[in-house]
Amino acid sequence: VQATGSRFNQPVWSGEAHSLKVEKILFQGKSEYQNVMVFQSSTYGKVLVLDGVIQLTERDECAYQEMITHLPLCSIPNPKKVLVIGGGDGGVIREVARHSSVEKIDICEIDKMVVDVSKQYFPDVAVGYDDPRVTLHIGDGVAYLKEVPEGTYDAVIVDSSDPIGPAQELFEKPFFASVAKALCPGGVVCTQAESIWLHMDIIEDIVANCRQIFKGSVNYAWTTVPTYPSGMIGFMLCSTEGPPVDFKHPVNPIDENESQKSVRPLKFYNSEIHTAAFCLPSFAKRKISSK
Ligand SMILES: NCCCN[C@H]1CC[C@H](N)CC1
Repeated sequence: VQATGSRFNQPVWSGEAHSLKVEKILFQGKSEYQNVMVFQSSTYGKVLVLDGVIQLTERDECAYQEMITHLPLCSIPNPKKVLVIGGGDGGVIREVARHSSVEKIDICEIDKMVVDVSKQYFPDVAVGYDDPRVTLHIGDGVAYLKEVPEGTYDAVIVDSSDPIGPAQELFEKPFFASVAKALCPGGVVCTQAESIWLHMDIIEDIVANCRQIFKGSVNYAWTTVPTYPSGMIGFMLCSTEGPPVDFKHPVNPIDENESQKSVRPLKFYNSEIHTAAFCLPSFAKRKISSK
């Protein structure tokens, strides 16, 4: 499969492609929103593809799901109510459920086919739905947030696909404003924020919008994900006005001994890589100078 990143012929990353060898196609369908495919790869386990773009593979999904979740949740002392926008595969809510302080997990995914396909083909990812604290809302995250009372959540995680297609609105200012309203004072948001190698212009826009809307801290972090374009993906970490949040030094670290003893130990995240995630190469630092 060539992940060319082209939706409706608008290349999200033109001039390059990443290929995985296909052993067998396991599912192909078309939802209301996008083409959905699952295939067995030769070296990365099963792979979920939306409109030709790799969303997750069994082998490296841990890097993305663990980092997008624990970077925000380990940065605040006592997360209780968490909202996930997107993330229909269930990986992020699987990671949120590791935090014993969390009492309520809402997830709003626009495409029910993503949920159903993940439950059928990626049980170790969709296991997140088994947690009794989880409530699944099928619908548009933008509309969902408009109904949320002010200050409802301690953390919001925006696990979106790319800004071409159904997720386009999740990269725009009105959406960030609705997230800020839904967060309590000192609440945090973590959004999928593309690649510094491919999307510096998109990232600069996101940073500028976040700086205007989130009056706490605004930081960019990143991790390696071999099967994402350029082999890495970034995250925007923002906090609202209120108790200061130092994203670079987790106040609520995951108990790594506990994790090692659990049935599903962390595969990627730890406190050192948390801090390291905020270190940027000079070309990016110049453009994303964090507050
Ligand atoms: N829970 C995994 C969702 C995957 N998120 C996105 C997939 C497509 C990538 N280009 C960016 C991240």
